[in-house]
Amino acid sequence: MIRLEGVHKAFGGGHAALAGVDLEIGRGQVFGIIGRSGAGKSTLVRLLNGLERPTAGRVLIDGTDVAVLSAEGLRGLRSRVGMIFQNFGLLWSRTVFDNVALPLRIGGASRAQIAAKVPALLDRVGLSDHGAKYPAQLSGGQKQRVGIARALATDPEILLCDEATSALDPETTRSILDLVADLNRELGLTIVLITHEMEVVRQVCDRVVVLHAGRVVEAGEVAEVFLHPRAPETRALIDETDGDVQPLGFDGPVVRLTLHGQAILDPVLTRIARDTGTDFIILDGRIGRLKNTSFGRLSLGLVGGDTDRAIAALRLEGDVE
Ligand SMILES: Nc1ncnc2c1ncn2[C@@H]1O[C@H](COP(=O)(O)OP(=O)(O)OP(=O)(O)O)[C@@H](O)[C@H]1O
Repeated sequence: MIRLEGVHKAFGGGHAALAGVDLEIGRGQVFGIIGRSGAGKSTLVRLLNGLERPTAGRVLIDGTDVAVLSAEGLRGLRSRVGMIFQNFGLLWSRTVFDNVALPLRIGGASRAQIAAKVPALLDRVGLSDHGAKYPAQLSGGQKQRVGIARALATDPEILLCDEATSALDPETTRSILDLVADLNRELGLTIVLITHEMEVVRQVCDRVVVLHAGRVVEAGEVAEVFLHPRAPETRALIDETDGDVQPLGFDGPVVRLTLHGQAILDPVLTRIARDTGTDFIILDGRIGRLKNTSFGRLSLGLVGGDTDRAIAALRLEGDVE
C-alpha cells in the first residue's frame, strides 16, 4: 500500500536527511519507524503526506507517486491519510466537538452530517461526554484521543502517528496504543508509527524499520528484530529501554539468555540446574510482552557443575550470548 523506492531527500548544503530509503508497508499492518533524533523520521512523514517531495526516488501510495499529484490530488491523499502528532495539533479556542468537526467542515459536510458523525467519533475514542469542553480542560491522553477522533473524521485508510505518545506517561501511552491497535483490528486501518521509543514498537507493531542517519539499518518483523537485533543501532535502542545488562560484582561466567514464546513458561533454569549441577544467579533481567508473544531477557551468572553443558542446554531453549 505504501512503497518507498530509493528515496533521497536533501535540504541543500549539509548531508541528506534521507539517503536511499526503500521500504514497503502492507495494507492493514501496524508498521513502526524508529530512530534517534535526526535519523530522518519527520522528513519521512512529510514525504508520506506530500508536504515534501523527494530529491530522488519515489513515494508510492497504492501505486500513485505522491510527488506528481496536483493540489486536488494532494487534498484527496490527505483525506486518506489521517495524522496525529506529539503536541496533538488541536485548536485551543475551539471545543472538542469543533476540533473533531473541522475536517468535515473543510470537506463540505452538512450540519446534519456533522451532527451525526462527530458524536460517533467521540464515542469511538471514549470521549462521549467531553464534546463541549475545551482542549485545556483535558488530560494529555484525552487530548490525543481528540486528535485521533479528528484524524478518523475523513474515514482514512492510513493513520500516521508522529511521536504521538512521546509527551505521555507510560500508562497513558499504553491506553493510546491499545486504542490504535483496536482501530487497526476493527477498521483495518494501516498504521504507521514514528517513534524513538523501542517500547512503543514492541507494544503494537507488526513490522519495524530502524532508521539511522537517513538510512534503513534494520528491517523485519518486530519479534525477530527485537529478539535478534543485528545492527548496533538497533541493539542500542533496545538496551536503552531494557537497561544495559551489565551486571556488577560477579566474576564467574556470565551469559545473556533470551527466551520467547512457550519457553517463558517452562522451568528451564531449574531443569538445567538439576541436569548439569550448575546453579544460576539472576544478575539482571526483564520479562515482558511483544505484540503477540512474551519474551524474557536474563543475565545469568553460572556457578559450579558442568558449565559448558549448562550453556549448551541453554542454547537449546533460547539465544545465548
Ligand atoms: N527543512 C529542513 N531544512 C534543513 N535541514 C533539515 C530540514 N528538515 C530536516 N533537516 C535535517 O535533516 C535531518 C533529519 O531530520 P528529521 O527532522 O527528519 O529527523 P528526526 O528523526 O525526525 O529527528 P527529530 O525526532 O529530532 O525530529 C537532520 O539533520 C535535520 O537537521
